[in-house]
Amino acid sequence: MLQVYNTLSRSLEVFQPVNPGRVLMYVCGPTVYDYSHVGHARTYVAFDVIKRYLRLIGYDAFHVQNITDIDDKIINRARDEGKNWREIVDEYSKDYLDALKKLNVFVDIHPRVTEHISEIIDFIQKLIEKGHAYVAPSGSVYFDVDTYGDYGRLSGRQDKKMWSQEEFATEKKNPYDFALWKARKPGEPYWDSPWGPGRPGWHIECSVMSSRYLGTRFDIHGGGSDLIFPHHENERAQSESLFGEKPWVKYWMHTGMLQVGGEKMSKSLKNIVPLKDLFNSYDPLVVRLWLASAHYRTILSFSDEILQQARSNLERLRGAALLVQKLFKEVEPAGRLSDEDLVTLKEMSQLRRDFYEAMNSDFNASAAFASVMQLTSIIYSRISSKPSYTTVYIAYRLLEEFNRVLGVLDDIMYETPSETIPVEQLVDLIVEVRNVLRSQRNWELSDYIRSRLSDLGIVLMDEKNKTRWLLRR
Ligand SMILES: Nc1ncnc2c1ncn2[C@@H]1O[C@H](COP(=O)(O)OP(=O)(O)OP(=O)(O)O)[C@@H](O)[C@H]1O
Ligand SMILES: [Zn+2]
Repeated sequence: MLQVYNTLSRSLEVFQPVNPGRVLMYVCGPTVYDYSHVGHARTYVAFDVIKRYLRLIGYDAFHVQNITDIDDKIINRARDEGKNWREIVDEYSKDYLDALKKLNVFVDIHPRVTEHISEIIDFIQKLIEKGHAYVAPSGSVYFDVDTYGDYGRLSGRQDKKMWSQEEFATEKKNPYDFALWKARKPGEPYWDSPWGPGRPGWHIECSVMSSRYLGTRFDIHGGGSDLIFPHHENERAQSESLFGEKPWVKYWMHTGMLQVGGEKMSKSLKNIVPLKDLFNSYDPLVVRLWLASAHYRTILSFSDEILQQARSNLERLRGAALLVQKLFKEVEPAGRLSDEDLVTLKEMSQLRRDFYEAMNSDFNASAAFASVMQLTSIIYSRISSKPSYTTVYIAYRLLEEFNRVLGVLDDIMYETPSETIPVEQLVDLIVEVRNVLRSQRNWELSDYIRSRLSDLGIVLMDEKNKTRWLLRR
């Protein structure tokens, strides 16, 4: 039975999705105005692990992660660099998508704010009609927080004094109201709206895009714990006010922050380690394994030592997978298992139970990873010293199962060896050997090679000093 910690109730709850068998999840993605950093990766990998585990236990999980492609931070960055804001967005969204791919994180939809402007306007219009939002003299529209009775519960801020929002505009009814639509300022990008030209505020996008792709009630809303207030508090107020659905989101899940020297890794604190730089020193799978083997709610500290530890874990794990793969080619099924093999089988089956138990307990990937490492010990010691068909086969299957969550052994598990063999270089080598034979006037053998390669669809063209080859299509 899967239990999940819900930030809203501050307790563990039994996981029961809105629609049986299907899990709809929305995770707040980046504002693309700078390079993606390790802190971002912490959150993306954590939700990827959660989604993969849900799929492993049979749910059809659907994952939406937005890209905020219009925001003050983007506009300011463009201004500082003397560029168009779209150039900034292009550059950093490419960087983000590239990092996700390298981290083996695949999201189902990456909706962008600027491609949902008409839905955003529609949402705001309906909030105004229902009396939850008001148009200020400037043409900006604000959410009227006093009209939503449950404000502050998600973040545990019961006192209004703790609600003040970043945008201190004198035209707001209350300091804690927040902008849904920001009236155009000179030199800024804008879209037309019923309230005049402007652009969306930050929080509205996630309410709009989640409902477009997941409906007006869904299962998991995630992001880093830095987003609980005001972002998620505001999203919740808007959505519950408009949809009247309670709860709008069944499980609010938040990752613990990644820190450096005791502080959140963040662009504003200028302590970021961009992923693109880190990937020069560490294989992205090392970074992935480190993050995928941590509990998503813990605070993590970034250090070289921790990555070196992850690197050695990855080597050990990949070595174990390669070893069982090799052993499997050598062993034959036997008619009887030894007592030792029976003990090994029992232990592996216990490791499998421990793994699921840990993951069922609020996705405790750190405890689950202990089972993975214990499996590698069994493989390196008992299985490799006395391999038997059954123990090798089951160890391999178990690694494959664990990898569906960890996602660091895909090339070993799923790619056929031809994808890892340098085929082109091999053909070059054969052609080179044939040319040696030709220089020795061994026409018979060199013709034989030409004809055998031709059977494989490889055509040789002898020129004066060299031989070219190409694939017949
Ligand atoms: N240090 C961190 N640790 C864990 N998650 C983080 C960290 N920094 C950002 N995130 C998460 O990554 C996702 C994208 O973040 P976003 O682009 O909004 O960050 P940001 O606020 O622009 O970055 P920064 O804080 O560096 O200025 C969000 O879900 C956010 O909670
Ligand atoms: Zn969001």
